[in-house]
Amino acid sequence: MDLSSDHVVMKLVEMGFEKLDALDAVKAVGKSCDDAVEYILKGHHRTGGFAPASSLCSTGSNKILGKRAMPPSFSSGSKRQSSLFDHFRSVNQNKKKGNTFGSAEVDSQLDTASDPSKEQIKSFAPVFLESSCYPETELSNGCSEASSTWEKRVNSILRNRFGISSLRSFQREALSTWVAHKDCLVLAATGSGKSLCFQIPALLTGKVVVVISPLISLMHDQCLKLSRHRVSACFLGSGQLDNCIEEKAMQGMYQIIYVCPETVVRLIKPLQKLAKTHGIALFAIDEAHCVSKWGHDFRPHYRRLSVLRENFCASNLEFLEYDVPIMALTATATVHVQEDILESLHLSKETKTVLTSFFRPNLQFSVKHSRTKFASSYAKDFQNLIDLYSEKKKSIGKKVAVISRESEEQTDFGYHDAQNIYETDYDEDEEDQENSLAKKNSSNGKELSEEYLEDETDIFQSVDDWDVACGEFCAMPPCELLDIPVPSEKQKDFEGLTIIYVPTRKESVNIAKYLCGVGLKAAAYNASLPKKHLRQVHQDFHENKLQVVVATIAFGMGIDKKNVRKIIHYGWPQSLEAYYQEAGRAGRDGELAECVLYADLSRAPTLLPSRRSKEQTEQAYKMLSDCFRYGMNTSTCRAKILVEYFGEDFSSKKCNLCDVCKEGPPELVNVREEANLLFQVITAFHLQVDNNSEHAPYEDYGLGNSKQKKLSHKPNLLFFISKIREQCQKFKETDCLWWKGLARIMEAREYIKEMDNKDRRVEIKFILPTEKGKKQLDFEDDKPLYVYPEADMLLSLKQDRTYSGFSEWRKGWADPEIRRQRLERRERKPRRERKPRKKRTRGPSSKKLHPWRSKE
Ligand SMILES: Nc1ncnc2c1ncn2[C@@H]1O[C@H](COP(=O)(O)OP(=O)(O)OP(=O)(O)O)[C@@H](O)[C@H]1O
Ligand SMILES: [Mg+2]
Repeated sequence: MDLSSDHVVMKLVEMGFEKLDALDAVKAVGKSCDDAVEYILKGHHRTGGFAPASSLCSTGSNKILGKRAMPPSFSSGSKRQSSLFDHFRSVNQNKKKGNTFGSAEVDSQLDTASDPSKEQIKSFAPVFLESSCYPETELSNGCSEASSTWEKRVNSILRNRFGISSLRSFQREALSTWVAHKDCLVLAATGSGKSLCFQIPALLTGKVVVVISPLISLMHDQCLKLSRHRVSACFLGSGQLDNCIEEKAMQGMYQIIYVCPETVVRLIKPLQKLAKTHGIALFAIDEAHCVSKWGHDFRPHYRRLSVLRENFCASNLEFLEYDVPIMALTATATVHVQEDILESLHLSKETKTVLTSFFRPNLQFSVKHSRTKFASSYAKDFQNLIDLYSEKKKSIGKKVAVISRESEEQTDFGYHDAQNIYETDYDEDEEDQENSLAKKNSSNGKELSEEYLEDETDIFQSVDDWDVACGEFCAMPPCELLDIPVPSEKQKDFEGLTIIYVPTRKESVNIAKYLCGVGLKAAAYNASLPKKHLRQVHQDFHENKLQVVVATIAFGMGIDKKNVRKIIHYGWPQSLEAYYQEAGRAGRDGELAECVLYADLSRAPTLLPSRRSKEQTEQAYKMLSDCFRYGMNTSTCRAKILVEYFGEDFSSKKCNLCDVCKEGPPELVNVREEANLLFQVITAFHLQVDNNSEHAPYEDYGLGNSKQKKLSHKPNLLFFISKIREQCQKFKETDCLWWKGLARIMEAREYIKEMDNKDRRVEIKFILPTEKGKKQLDFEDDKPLYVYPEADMLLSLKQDRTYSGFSEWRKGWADPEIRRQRLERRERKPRRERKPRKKRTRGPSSKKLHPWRSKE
């Protein structure tokens, strides 16, 4: 295979496909990546000749710009078993079927975008409803009569255009701030209707609203919706733009301009001209959490948006009577992030913060334990989903049973025995766990570089997430609207949609493949898949042609689809912000929806690789750690944890829907004895280190060689656990997970703390006793210390295992007979393959391998 074929194979592997499949595909179709993807997705087993996509369609995706969206035709969903290929069709195929989506189809009336005559430009002119244009002076004169008048106008627009009866109170507040020409930060729950806050000003004033938005897919969805509400709009991404659309936008031909942050910075001068000639009613910065380095979805270009405040104020532009107001909106900003947004955007001092509850009362949160990294878990974890959607339960049941048998053999609940303690936890610190993903994901046995790893996950969403760079949507006249078949989202035989979020691209493909294999209509979505495929998945998702989308974070922000009934997170999210943002896609019709997090509760999550500064890394660990604690929680309402995370006082106390509210907390357990013991072992060790000569502690603990000395000088939790097991018969059998959970609780109560003040850990590792701990635990006391055991502690109770003390276990290897027996046992019992240990290197060469750390 030559170099370029290799390159295609590499690309396919990056997309998440198996190497064997990739090799196969390249052999079959040659070096075209698109054809190879199609070949794999289509499935090798299919009969009939394979027709490469490149032979079917032109790939000139930018040609399809500037077209008006037509209503998608709703399909009730065919009964045949779907395959991934079903969601990977060429644009030409769509055209043949008359299936138009977004700007993909040419509306004959408007297919003149490349050469607009004046008449044509006229036809694009904003269709302001006579009654909805409202003189700004009247809007802002501040008297209550006028404010009630503008509200009446708004209500009439809402009814006539959007079919909505009235404003929500936070929308009213945001709009009255805009009417008063003030900047505003809107913090409101996902699905609460933030978009209306910036759409209404365009309809009220006849001026243009400029919306800064982070993704093409999001801009496209909103433009398409607006056109159905008879509002003209366009979107400008950052790729190769159609100059004609940009020019028309700068001439005020659209009521709303969606633009990505990269592009708006370039358009400052034309926008100033637009403000003079036509008027700009508002700059809206949607998904404003992207501004903050402390948020979950930082986008460096968002930080440059401070130019808006600087360039559109009355002191700079003499034709302006007031500053053009800026409205920043988000559903997922902690207090820290809120402050950062205000500061970074240089918003005026009078900026009003409109804050509503982040609580989503119809979302039902739960957490379940699963070894999500293993394909063998799919059958068990997705059985409910399969039952929900499947009509051929019996035949699917057979397939699933086969997978279940395999999974039984492979099941490994990940409890640590003494060997694991020594081999895993002593030698590998958490920074190295970051890299363990490389080892796990190494499909060809070779260790992969971290550069590759960054490609394995979608850390940041790219603005150009689709194969179109810009597009325009004319306001649909009412007569055309009547012809739109409205997708019935409450169809009896339709159970709503599910989105499964996974951490890596590979998992998105694998799970989608698995679900297709058992008869579901599922599709994968990750940033490395062909953009044409991604657009098709969006379309099918919006037209209810799919049941499940299996996605990385590349699919999510802002998606407004009423009937998403289930959000499954399969693997730890990286933060609660990301989790809540993604969960917020569910239940946007106000009906009950489920948000389940499947995660390996026996292991702390690791940070996915990405380039971060030192500060960002610490923040990322903090966020991950909060997320881990959310998963471990067994006693506090989950909705309460989530909204309080964003700084809200959760007045309802309980949601009455989440697993904790429904099942109740576990029984309180008195852990006085264990807590005292652990604390005393820790204190005793530190006393010895403080008081004695250098060598004493090691000798006392019977540790000889220099490596162990080094380790024991800074002993981690597992070392103390092994000491307890050695010295205290009663707790010999107590599982490591139990102690880990207890240590976490003790840390939360400030009885112990991390020794080196490192925030870079998800769990406490090197422990120091605190003064508070000394007061509470450093003496024999019968006073009970009741705690709710957390998820890992409960998990440990289900496990029936025996433990020998750490030292005993070590000593065992020295005895030839014990050694022989152990080796024999190992050979009999097939274990998961262990990769040969690589000697850890530090210094310049290891730096080279860790590009995301090099900035630290
Ligand atoms: N006043 C209202 N009354 C009833 N429905 C409304 C109202 N305002 C907005 N909606 C509906 O709420 C839905 C969600 O709106 P939108 O997409 O603006 O949410 P959002 O707050 O931007 O959410 P996200 O943070 O997830 O982007 C829309 O379908 C919209 O029609
Ligand atoms: Mg939104």
